[in-house]
Amino acid sequence: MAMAGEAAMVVGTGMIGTGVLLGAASTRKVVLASADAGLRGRLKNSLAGMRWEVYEAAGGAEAMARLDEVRPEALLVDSWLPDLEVGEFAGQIRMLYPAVELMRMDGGADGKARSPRRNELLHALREAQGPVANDTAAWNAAPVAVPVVPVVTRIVESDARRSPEAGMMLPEMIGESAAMRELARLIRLVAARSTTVLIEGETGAGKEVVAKAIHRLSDRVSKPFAVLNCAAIPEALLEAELFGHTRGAFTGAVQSRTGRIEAAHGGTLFLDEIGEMPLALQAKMLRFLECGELQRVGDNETTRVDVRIIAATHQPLEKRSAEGTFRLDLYHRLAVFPVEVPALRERMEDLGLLVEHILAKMGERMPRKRLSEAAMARLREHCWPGNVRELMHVLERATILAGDAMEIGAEEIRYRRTPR
Ligand SMILES: Nc1ncnc2c1ncn2[C@@H]1O[C@H](COP(=O)(O)OP(=O)(O)OP(=O)(O)O)[C@@H](O)[C@H]1O
Repeated sequence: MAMAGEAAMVVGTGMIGTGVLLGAASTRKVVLASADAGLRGRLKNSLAGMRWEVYEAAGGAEAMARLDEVRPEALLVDSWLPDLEVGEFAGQIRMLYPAVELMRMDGGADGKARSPRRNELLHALREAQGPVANDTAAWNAAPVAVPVVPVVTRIVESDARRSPEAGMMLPEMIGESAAMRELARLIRLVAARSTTVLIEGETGAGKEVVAKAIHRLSDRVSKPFAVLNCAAIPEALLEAELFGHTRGAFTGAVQSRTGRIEAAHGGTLFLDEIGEMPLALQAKMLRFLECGELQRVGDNETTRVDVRIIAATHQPLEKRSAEGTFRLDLYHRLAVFPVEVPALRERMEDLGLLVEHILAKMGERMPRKRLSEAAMARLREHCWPGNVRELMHVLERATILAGDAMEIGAEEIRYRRTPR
């Protein structure tokens, strides 16, 4: 394994693309993460000439999988990735693979900026480049990956250090309150593993949003994200729905069927309202969680399935266990990594951002309206028992009630429950 700085030295003493064979006697492995296949191809050629064994990845999740597989000395990341924010991604890599040399490369062959940092990078690179920096023709003609690696590395490392601790928000999870930042930090920490997660929180607070974020940040992102609401399926059918069944397993089972667990193979299964799962089925679920094997209803064979389980509940499961309605062993197995989604009334400082986000989303379907100060004040007075979902409904109703007016007034903000 390369020492920190060693890979930087090997690549950094020359320019990638010159074809110069540098110091390393034996082949080293590098993962190239970029959505740009052309860029990957060009870099691959250059690096191969420098005795690097190159593994390509079209995005962040794929790069994670490659890292696990090949254990490379270095990871070269584009300044933009289609599935993950590069700063977050760098943070994950730093945490999970501290020995891997992390480098960020610059824009594409078309010279278009890919991130706001491009100019900053170019400036730093020109500074560090020495003679080439003063030769505009050489600079312009140089291959895309001219970057001198130590400079690039330093920039990525400062991103990485900032990322997990600072609790940067996730794109679909609106909110910048301390509680939401902490939640985002926990999500980033657990996403890369296959750990079972138990999400607790009131109805409409965003438990499914959190489950999706975990899936999206994991290396399972290209595999299914399946959802099963345990409260929405009649008890008698839930077992077959989860585990599948064979033909003739019960009256009406005219053909065999794959269950939701199997259908999510390789991906994530989100079990909403897990507290509603019948006790008998809880035992079967626990067996699956412990050995990763399942038995379809009516089948004697077992099947091995690789699924990450994320469960959610709005009920305190520990209390339910004490009452005997939820198995304590299953509770402990699910709650390996518990996260709590804060209720909206506990993070009212996020209200403005959420309103903006919801109005902007609604603006994609109908003319976008704005909220008067009085309407906003009325929203602030409410206690939001239905959380973000209730806010969405209130704003949708208000938009309709406002008719042709572009501004929503306080009188259009109406609740179905009594405000506090
Ligand atoms: N932080 C958030 N940012 C943006 N949208 C959110 C956020 N939290 C929740 N929402 C939106 O609010 C709605 C309800 O969220 P979600 O379904 O995740 O809640 P839940 O806690 O799973 O609800 P339930 O307990 O009823 O299943 C969804 O439309 C979701 O997109």
